[in-house]
Amino acid sequence: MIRVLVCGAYGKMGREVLKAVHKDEHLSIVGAVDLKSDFNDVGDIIGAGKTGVIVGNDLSMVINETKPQVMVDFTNPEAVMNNIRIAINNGVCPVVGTTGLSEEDLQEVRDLCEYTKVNAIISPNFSIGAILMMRLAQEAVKYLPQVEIIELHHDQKLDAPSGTALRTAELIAQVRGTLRQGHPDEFEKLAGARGSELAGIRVHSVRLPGYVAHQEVIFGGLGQTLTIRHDSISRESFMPGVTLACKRILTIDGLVYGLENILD
Ligand SMILES: NC(=O)C1=CN([C@@H]2O[C@H](COP(=O)(O)OP(=O)(O)OC[C@H]3O[C@@H](n4cnc5c(N)ncnc54)[C@H](OP(=O)(O)O)[C@@H]3O)[C@@H](O)[C@H]2O)C=CC1
Ligand SMILES: O=C(O)C1=N[C@H](C(=O)O)C[C@H](O)C1
Repeated sequence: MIRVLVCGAYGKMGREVLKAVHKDEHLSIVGAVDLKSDFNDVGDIIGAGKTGVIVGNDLSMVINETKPQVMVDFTNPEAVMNNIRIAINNGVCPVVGTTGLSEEDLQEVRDLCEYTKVNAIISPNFSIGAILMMRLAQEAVKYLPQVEIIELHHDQKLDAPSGTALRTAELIAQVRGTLRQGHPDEFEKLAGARGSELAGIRVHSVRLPGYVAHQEVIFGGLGQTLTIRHDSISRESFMPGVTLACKRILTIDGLVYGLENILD
C-alpha cells in the first residue's frame, strides 16, 4: 500500500481524491490537510464511516505524524509552491494538480527534486480525454496552423486562462512555432475582446455556473473548420490519472510534467 496525504481535502477536487484513494486497493489515505480544518474524520467527508484519519491544518505537522510517501495537492495557486517545498523537504513525493505554476516555479521544483532525490509529478490536467485533445491538436496543427482555444469552466475557478489551455497552446506552439493570424490591422473596440495570447494563439476563457471543465481547440482553413472538444462533465474524470500518478511517482526520476509522460 502506498501511503497518501491529500492537501486541499475539503475542496471540490480534494474530496474526489479522498474517495478515489480510499477505493484504490494499492493506495491508503494516511493524512489530510485543509486550511479550514475542523479536525473531522475523512470518512465523514466522503461518507465512508470513521477511518481514523483526521483532517489537520498544518502540513508539516501532519507529515510528521502520518509519514506519507505521496502528497496529492489540489489547493490554489498561492498555496501550492509552499506545500510542494514542505513535502519535498520532508521526503514526500508531490502529485500536483493545482494550476497557476510559472516556468520559474517548475524550474524550482525540478532543482529541488534533483537536489533531494525526491520525485514529483505535476500535470495541469489529469483526465485522459484532455491529454488526447492536446495530442490530437498537435497533429491537426501540422495541417491547419490557424487555431484558437476556448476554455469553459465553473465560475469558482481562480486562474484564467486555465492550466490546460496554456499547456495546449504551449504544445501547439512546439509544433508550429509562433504564427501571426488574423487581419494585420485588427483592433479591439473593447479591451480583451480577442482574448489572451500565447505564442500567437488566442485563448478565450468563459466562467459560468453549470460548467465543470471544458475546452475547444478550433482550427480554421480554407472553407472549413475543425473543432476538437473535450468535456469533463464530472471531477471523476481526473481520478484515474491522479491514482496512476500516485503509483508511478515512486519509480520515476525527478520531476515529470504532464500526465502524458507517465502513460506509455
Ligand atoms: N490538474 C487537474 O486535472 C485539475 C486541476 N484543478 C486545479 O486544482 C486546484 C483546486 O481546484 P478545486 O478543488 O476546484 O478548488 P477548491 O477551491 O474547491 O479547493 C481548494 C481547497 O484547498 C484549500 N486550501 C487553500 N490553501 C490551502 C493550504 N495552504 N493548505 C491546504 N489546503 C488549502 C481551500 O481552502 P479555502 O477554500 O479555505 O481556501 C479549499 O478547500 C485549482 O488550481 C484547479 O485549477 C482542478 C481540477 C482538475
Ligand atoms: O479549476 C478547474 O476546475 C480545473 N483546472 C485545471 C485547469 O486549470 O486546466 C484542469 C481542469 O480544466 C479543471
